[in-house]
This record gives sequence, structure tokens and C-alpha cells, in this order.
Amino acid sequence: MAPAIARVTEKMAKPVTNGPGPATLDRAYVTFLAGNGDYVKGVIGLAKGLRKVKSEYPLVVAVLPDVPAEHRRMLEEQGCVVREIEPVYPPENQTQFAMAYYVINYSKLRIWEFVEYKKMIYLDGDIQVYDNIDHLFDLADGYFYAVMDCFCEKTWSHTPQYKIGYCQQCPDRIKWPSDELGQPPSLYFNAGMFVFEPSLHTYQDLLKKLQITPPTPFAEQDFLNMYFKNIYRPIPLAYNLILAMLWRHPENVELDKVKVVHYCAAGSKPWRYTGKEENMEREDIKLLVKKWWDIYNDESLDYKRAVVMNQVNVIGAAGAVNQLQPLIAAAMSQAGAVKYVTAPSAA
Ligand SMILES: O=c1ccn([C@@H]2O[C@H](COP(=O)(O)OP(=O)(O)O)[C@@H](O)[C@H]2O)c(=O)[nH]1
Ligand SMILES: OC[C@H]1O[C@H](O[C@@H]2[C@@H](O)[C@H](O)[C@@H](O)[C@H](O)[C@@H]2O)[C@H](O)[C@@H](O)[C@H]1O
Ligand SMILES: [Mn+2]
Repeated sequence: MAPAIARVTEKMAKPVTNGPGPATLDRAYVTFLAGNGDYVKGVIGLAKGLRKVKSEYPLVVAVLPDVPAEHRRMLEEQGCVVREIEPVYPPENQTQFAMAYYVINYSKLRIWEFVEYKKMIYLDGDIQVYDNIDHLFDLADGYFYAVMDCFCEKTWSHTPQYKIGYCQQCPDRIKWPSDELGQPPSLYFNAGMFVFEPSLHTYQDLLKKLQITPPTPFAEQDFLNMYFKNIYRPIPLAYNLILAMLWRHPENVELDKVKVVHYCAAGSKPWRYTGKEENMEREDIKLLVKKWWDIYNDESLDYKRAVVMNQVNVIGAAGAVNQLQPLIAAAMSQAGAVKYVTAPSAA
């Protein structure tokens, strides 16, 4: 029996404003950046993708201390709100993480401390948003929303479900042997995208419980699944397409309805893509990687250009054509944008 997927209505999000002006700052997207490597490209791509779909809300980037000043500047130049966080370490352990670097992902837990925001949508840096998902901010409070993961990749080979070929994405293909193994695993979400409510109480409780929870192969993802088990509500796959679904459960994927793509399959990070790893030569993967690069390389989506053009459009729309020049000049100097060839002065 398929699990109940929370119904998501796509009514436009009411930008929560106190009167005229931009949506108030009690909603934001948030991502996480660690190290001085190339994930910063993922975050820049994400910032430009959210701008392309005209999201009403800012992108906060929680950066570890090892993220260099140059990368922070690049993010601020793309209109991101950069917030430094301290690392979070799991208790001493001998665990073999599914990927050795997963240990840094526990630092994601710091985002529960961002209580100036009432509701946030967390997105991994290897995610791209291709359709506006602001309406997710209107989901009922008091729950933890995320997309169900898949257990079929080799990264799950340490688990009983992988060993018997059981996956929550198709619970009827291989039935869970309850008499042998007891209850089937609870619904399990991918922690690359989720809708949550920052709270100091939850934040402190998360850190306290983390220190008494033996680490497991999927690090903070396992821990978050344990912690939010009772209030987790699955949302449709369209909001976090785990790429492996394309070859593991194609019957569950309607690619033209996918709004968010998560480049988490081995070899699929667009900024490192070579096409050599298993499944990476697929036409749909090549298309999705190209889609990511088209946004990353689109200079019209750069923050400064977008701000200036937005102001020009507003001014233009106001019909104040003959006052356009000084206003463009002011907007340019404010945004520090490259010099534009301004419209010839109105006759
Ligand atoms: O060197 C790294 C590794 C990970 N991350 C961040 O941690 C997230 C989770 O790691 P990743 O997406 O690689 O895990 P996957 O979803 O592929 O399992 C990334 O999206 C980034 O936001 C990072 O900033 N630098
Ligand atoms: O630290 C654990 C990570 O676990 C998750 O990634 C996994 C998971 O999706 C598996 O199901 C896939 O098989 C695997 O490829 C993928 O890397 C999250 O995406 C990431 O944000 C982070 O929480
Ligand atoms: Mn990811």
C-alpha cells in the first residue's frame, strides 16, 4: 500500500509582507557549504536557479569556517545571505560512513538556530530548482516535510532492505518479510531537501540527542530520520528527484513534472561531470546536467544584472521613460553593475 503523500497545492505563496514591499524575512531558503572546493559552484547555481523561477525569498548559506573569503564574496555578489556556523561533530565512533565526507554533514543541524526565520526550506548545494516551489512555505506548521529516498543504490548495501531487495519506492515488488524481520523500516526521507521550522528548543534538543546517538552510515540523514520520525510527512518526488530514481524506479518519475533535481548520484555533480561513471552516459542525465550549466552560465541571472534590469523594468513600466537615464545610472552605481549602454535620451 503506497504511503500517504502530503497533498501540495500550488496556490501562489502569499509573500508574507507587513504591507507594501518585499516579503518579510520570516521565510527563506537555506543551504550548507563546507570546504574550499568546488561545491561553491553548486550554491551559486542554486542561487541563480531560485532567481530564475522568481522565488520571493532569500537564500541563506550556512558556511563552515573553512569556506574562504573569496567564496563568501562570490555568494554575497549573487545576493546570498552568508552566515558562518560552527561545525557539529557526532560522538566519537568507529562508524564507516557511506561516504567518508558525510561526517561534515552533521553541521547542517546548525540551521535550526536560524530562528529569525519562521519557516525555511533546506536545499543541498547539489540541488537545482527548475520550477517555483515557494508554495511549500504554506504547508501546515508542526510537521517535517521531505521526499522519500530510495534504498536500491550500492550506498545502501549495508542495510537489510538492500540485501532482500526491498524499497519503500515500490513496497509491493518485494514484500517486507515481517514474520522474519519484524516491522518494515519507517518511511525514510532524503535529507538533501526539507521544509522545517527553526526553533531554539528543537536545536538544543537535536544537539543533546546527537551526543547520545551512535553514528550510522548516512550520518545526519539517518539521525534526522530518527529524530523527526513522528512528524515526518512525505511530499511528492517532484520536489527532490534523487537521480537514481530514473534507473531504479522510472515508473515513479514524471520528468516533465519534476521541479527540483538532486544531483546526488555518483558522478552526477554537474560541475565535476565527466560522463564516465555508471548511468552517467544516459541521455536524461546529460540533459539534466546541461540544464544545470545553462543556468550557471546565464549572466542575465547574475544578481547585479537582475537587480538593475528589474529596476529598469519597474521604471519603464511606470512610463517615466524620460527619467530613465539618471535612474539607470543610479541603479547601476548602487548595484556596482558593469556599465550598460543606456537608451538614447528620449527626444
Ligand atoms: O565538500 C563538501 C561536501 C558537501 N557539502 C555540502 O553538503 C551537502 C551534502 O553533501 P552531498 O550533496 O555531496 O551528499 P549527497 O546528497 O550527494 O549524498 C552538499 O550538497 C553541500 O551543500 C559541501 O558544501 N562541501
Ligand atoms: O550525509 C548523508 C547524505 O545522505 C543523502 O545522500 C545520499 C542518499 O540520498 C542515498 O539514498 C543515496 O543513495 C546516496 O547516493 C546519496 O548520497 C543526502 O542527499 C545528503 O544531503 C546527506 O544527507
Ligand atoms: Mn546532495
